[in-house]
Amino acid sequence: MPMDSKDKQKPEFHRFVKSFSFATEGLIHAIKRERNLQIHLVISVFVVGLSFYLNITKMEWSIIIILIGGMLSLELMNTAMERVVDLVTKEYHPLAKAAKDVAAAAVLVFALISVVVGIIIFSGYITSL
Ligand SMILES: Nc1ncnc2c1ncn2[C@@H]1O[C@H](COP(=O)(O)OP(=O)(O)OP(=O)(O)O)[C@@H](O)[C@H]1O
Repeated sequence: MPMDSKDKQKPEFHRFVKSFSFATEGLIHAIKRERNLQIHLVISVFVVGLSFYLNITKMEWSIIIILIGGMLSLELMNTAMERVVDLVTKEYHPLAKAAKDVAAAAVLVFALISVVVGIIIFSGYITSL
């Protein structure tokens, strides 16, 4: 039976939906097991609530959303790095330590920058309350 253009697109779309569901599985796995990610999610909810309360501008919302998304994405990459290192070795290894510590440092750098930007955005609103 000849395939029309809709049929050809089907496997592509199926693969797209599947990869989306694998990504969702990864997200659920990390949220269930990673305490730091849970803490970041709670802080994110608080920041979004504060942003609504203070009625921040569209530009400020954009920055806050990029920071929250970046922070959560980095946490997920850090979790992935931890899993790969644990898969490679259960023994103490200086390279395993370096890999985990550098990944954690990436999260720390972004978290510190997010705090500084958060202070810049919110301090003006809070002092004028
Ligand atoms: N195989 C290893 N060899 C050497 N050092 C390791 C190894 N596994 C972990 N470490 C060290 O211990 C620290 C904590 O490791 P762990 O796997 O508990 O990660 P974590 O950052 O505590 O993760 P979580 O966010 O899940 O609590 C790492 O940052 C690293 O310095």
